[in-house]
Amino acid sequence: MMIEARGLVRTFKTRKGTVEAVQGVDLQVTDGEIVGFLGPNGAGKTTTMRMLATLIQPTSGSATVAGCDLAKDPVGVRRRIGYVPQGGSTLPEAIAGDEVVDHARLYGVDKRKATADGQRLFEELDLPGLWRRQCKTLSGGQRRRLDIVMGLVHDPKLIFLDEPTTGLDPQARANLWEHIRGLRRRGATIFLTTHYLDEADALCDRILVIDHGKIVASGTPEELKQQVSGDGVRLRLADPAQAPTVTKVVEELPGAVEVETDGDVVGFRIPKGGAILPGLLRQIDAQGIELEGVEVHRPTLDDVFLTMTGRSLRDDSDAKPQNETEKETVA
Ligand SMILES: Nc1ncnc2c1ncn2[C@@H]1O[C@H](COP(=O)(O)OP(=O)(O)OP(=O)(O)O)[C@@H](O)[C@H]1O
Repeated sequence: MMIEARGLVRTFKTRKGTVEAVQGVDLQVTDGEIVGFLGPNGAGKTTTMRMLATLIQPTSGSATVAGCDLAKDPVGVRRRIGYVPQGGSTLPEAIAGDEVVDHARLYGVDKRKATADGQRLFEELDLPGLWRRQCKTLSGGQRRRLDIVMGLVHDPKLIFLDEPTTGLDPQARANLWEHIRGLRRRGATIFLTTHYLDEADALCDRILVIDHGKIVASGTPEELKQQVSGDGVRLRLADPAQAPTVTKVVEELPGAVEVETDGDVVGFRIPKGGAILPGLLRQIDAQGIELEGVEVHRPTLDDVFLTMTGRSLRDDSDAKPQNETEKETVA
């Protein structure tokens, strides 16, 4: 087991009172997994990660990280991990390549190897020609990728990435995902936080969802999506006046839930939405009702979050719009 945490709690005393940032988190991460830590702003992701990376001490609880006890051997933990914080850790005036080499040398990597590995990472993360550049002259996305090089250059077996793709354009995100998958292929374990459901879905073997300092769901992306009651179906009617008739037909379908009408659209959830459609469409047609369109959505992780917490992850002010959900369009 690469991470095993039991009952992690962290409170902060502020002038306004006590903030219970993390309220008893148990988590396990197996060797070679990519685990995504998902949750809205202020849920406790960074605080949990900083505890596991030895940067702050838990108020209570215990953990073993990369084979070392967090409380008894924090130096052992630190030596075995890479940690890429949200804001990065490079100095604005420093030269990018020097920062990378110095960082690796702190971990005992010799200068020649640090330079060779750092330059290889610069190529892989699409930073060619920037080795001698001052950090402050890099673009936001380039600086983010430099942060990630710093977290990887000493070849840690466990890598913590705090919102690694925030601020990257779609191509750089996709490139980084590929790189993260490559790290796993080489045996590394990755624990990352993200606001992005599509990222967690595409990249992670397992997802932990945290809200208000507590884990509210965990599982593979598929398992989590199965906890939502079925696929979403939307029927768009040619004539909104016929919505009550269609609603009645839908309500009689076994397993249909959350039946809602909005103007000319009747929406509902049902297991195996694609399979019930042909019969439903025949029934509607037999009543002489014309449809303009039909959509079936597979449940998304946002649906999961909504089901677990009653709130949408997308309510976050700085969350970016989600990519298209898997969608089939019939008719
Ligand atoms: N040093 C601190 N002092 C006081 N409160 C803090 C401190 N660090 C975090 N908090 C509070 O703890 C809670 C959890 O914060 P945390 O940064 O862990 O959330 P997060 O899930 O990482 O959020 P985000 O997605 O915005 O990064 C928040 O209410 C935050 O304001």
